[in-house]
Amino acid sequence: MRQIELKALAKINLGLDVLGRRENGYHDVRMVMQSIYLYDDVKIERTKKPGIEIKTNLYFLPVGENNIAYKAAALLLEEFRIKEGVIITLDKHIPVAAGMAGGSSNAAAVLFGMNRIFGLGLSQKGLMARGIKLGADVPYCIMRGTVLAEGIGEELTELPPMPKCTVLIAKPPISVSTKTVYEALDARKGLNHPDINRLIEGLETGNLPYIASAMGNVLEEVTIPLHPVIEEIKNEMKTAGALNAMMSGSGPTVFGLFENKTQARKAQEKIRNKALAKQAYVTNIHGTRRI
Ligand SMILES: C[C@](O)(CO)[C@H](O)COP(=O)(O)OP(=O)(O)OC[C@H]1O[C@@H](n2ccc(N)nc2=O)[C@H](O)[C@@H]1O
Ligand SMILES: Nc1ncnc2c1ncn2[C@@H]1O[C@H](COP(=O)(O)OP(=O)(O)OP(=O)(O)O)[C@@H](O)[C@H]1O
Repeated sequence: MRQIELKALAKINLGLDVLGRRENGYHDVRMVMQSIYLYDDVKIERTKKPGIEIKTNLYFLPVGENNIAYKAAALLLEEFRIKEGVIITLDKHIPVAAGMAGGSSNAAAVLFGMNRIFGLGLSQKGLMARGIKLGADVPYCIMRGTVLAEGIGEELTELPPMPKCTVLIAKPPISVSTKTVYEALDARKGLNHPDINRLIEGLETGNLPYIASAMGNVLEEVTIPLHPVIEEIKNEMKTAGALNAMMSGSGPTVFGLFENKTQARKAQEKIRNKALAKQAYVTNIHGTRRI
């Protein structure tokens, strides 16, 4: 096989709780992750010429070793002493630095794809063990679907699938550093922790309104006071009929869950018209785990 084309899916966090901080600065988390049908197209071509070439439609992304897709390719080329090279084309649609694991899912696709085209024989577990070296969200991006993530995000347990619904994504035009958000959380007292067990109960019974009511993200307590537009977007979505709306990951992207697609489209239009977020997309829960 000389080349492979993959869809690198974005994620949302239906629930995100932080339990504590480790010596190395990373945090123990308890999160419910969900893939959505918003993706980057990732093409990997095997070349006789050694080296890694990254091509992307976004001029502002690094194309050298600072691109996480480059790091993923370098890791496998080195470990398996591969003498050939790769050209990786990233056609990006997932908002960048958004809390949607855009980079992590590109890295996951590169690990998965190179394992195939070079016949490395790695299992999913083997790919995930390499993924965690690149970032906390990468193992999940290899697994996909509805998943409980613990540890620093790499201890993964499959959950019953999220019931189908419409998802509205809106990313306000601000950048948030994941590291800064986690660090700022350490200084906070009296945090309002979400009830992740309740969320899991909702998934077990397949009750969408119950799931929506149990959503919660402790990182909102840091990011929203810094960027009140996040709260404004949440309110627009709820007013328009969302079952619930919440920030994903460390932000600033907000997602809303809707039973009614027309309501989601109306909210999208309003959010765009009010210039709260230009990047606003109506999409769905992604039902399969296939990468
Ligand atoms: C916010 C989430 O996206 C939720 O899914 C993840 O927890 C973050 O995952 P990620 O961006 O893949 O994280 P990494 O690239 O590994 O780490 C970025 C930074 O976030 C902080 N970080 C990340 C994960 C974690 N469990 N604890 C942390 O404190 C660390 O300061 C780290 O330097
Ligand atoms: N392939 C890539 N796609 C997107 N960003 C990348 C990529 N490689 C490196 N980056 C850099 O990584 C930073 C974070 O981007 P990314 O979109 O992965 O963040 P994120 O959505 O917050 O991810 P997460 O939810 O995993 O924290 C950006 O500033 C970007 O310059």
